[in-house]
Amino acid sequence: MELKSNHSSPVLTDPAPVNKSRLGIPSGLLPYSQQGPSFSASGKYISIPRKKPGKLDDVRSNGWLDAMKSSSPPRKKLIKDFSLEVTAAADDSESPYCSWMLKYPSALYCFGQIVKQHASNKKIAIFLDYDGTLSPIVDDPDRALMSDATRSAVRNLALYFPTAIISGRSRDKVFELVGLTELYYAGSHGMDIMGPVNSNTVSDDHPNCVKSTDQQGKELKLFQPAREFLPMIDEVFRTLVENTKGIEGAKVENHKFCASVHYRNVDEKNWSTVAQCVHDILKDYPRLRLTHGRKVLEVRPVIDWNKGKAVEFLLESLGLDSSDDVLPIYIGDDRTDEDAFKVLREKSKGYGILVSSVPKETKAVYSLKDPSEVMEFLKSLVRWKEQDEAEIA
Ligand SMILES: O=P(O)(O)OC[C@H]1O[C@H](O[C@H]2O[C@H](CO)[C@@H](O)[C@H](O)[C@H]2O)[C@H](O)[C@@H](O)[C@@H]1O
Repeated sequence: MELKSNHSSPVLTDPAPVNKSRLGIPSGLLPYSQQGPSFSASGKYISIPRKKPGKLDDVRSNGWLDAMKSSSPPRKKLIKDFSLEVTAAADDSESPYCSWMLKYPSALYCFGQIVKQHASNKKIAIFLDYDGTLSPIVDDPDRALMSDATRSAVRNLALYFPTAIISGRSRDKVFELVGLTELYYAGSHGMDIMGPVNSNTVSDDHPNCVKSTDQQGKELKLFQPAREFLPMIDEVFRTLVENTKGIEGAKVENHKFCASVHYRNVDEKNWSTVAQCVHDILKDYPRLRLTHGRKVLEVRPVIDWNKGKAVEFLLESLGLDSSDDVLPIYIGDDRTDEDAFKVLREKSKGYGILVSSVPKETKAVYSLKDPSEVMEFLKSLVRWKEQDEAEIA
């Protein structure tokens, strides 16, 4: 079943027989076969009545609570639980983090190797997550600001390499936080992309891909694969705000194509109540699903689209998808960034760099400890490029 949209009346149709897209956009946007009650036979969006809250047993038995507890755990706890296999034998005196670094070496330490062995004569494209990558994780999502030094490093970076931010936040919000017009932005975990207009890309024919302009009047391409979910997410957001208002510390954000329920500031004894609120909503909206972030539950459309697909989309839009002389580098800290790491790993193209100060299972190749190391890495790339150009001149 393929999802088609003419922007005003979402229509669910049968599968397209052939998938001609290199990006896999037509079939890639397939929702799961279930057709939720939120769409009428004509495909029009309709409201559905709220049900009574379920039992807390729901969220205990389905593992949500465990996932919530292990999301962004305190350093001590994560080290205690750490049970990853490491490729090299680790001395007993080494910390689990050091052992982990043998498998996921520091991108700063390996910088020479990255640029000399892998980047020479290649076009580098940079993809950056925002929270936990460019800005440190803080209690209040509205105060997650990037430093001026990091902003300046990203601005310099974009002078030499095409650079995009791919965030779970809404595109407008992340643009407001980063404030650089030199970049491309993808919000809502890649479901809202403002990318370059390039000659004849397959995505140009997609009904949810339209020409647009940025604040400076520059022509860009706007791709919103989950466009028909807008009213549904809006309704869910409002219901979540209403249903969580009695839970001290809970915060709900509307990211346009997904809604986030934060529990970082909720007493742990109330986490199950937060989880149950989200669980109850999802029962009413089978075309939405849950993903876990760092102390946040995220409700998003059941479409096959994620940060990995957004990287592929942007590479194609930049005209960098088909040649071997391209080195995409993706830097991120969260579970949702794993989709992008996976794409790069599976295509054997470029590198994922995980930002983490604790051992984590990941599909990335390298690691960086925190946003300050990310900034150092970005500055190193700029210095290397400047030297390279000076040598050529
Ligand atoms: O994809 P990202 O750009 O990394 O966005 C992921 C989520 O980031 C924000 O939440 C996280 O950072 C907050 C500020 O440091 C922190 O308080 C929260 O606990 C983290 O989960 C954002 O508020 C979420 O909506 C994003 O999905």
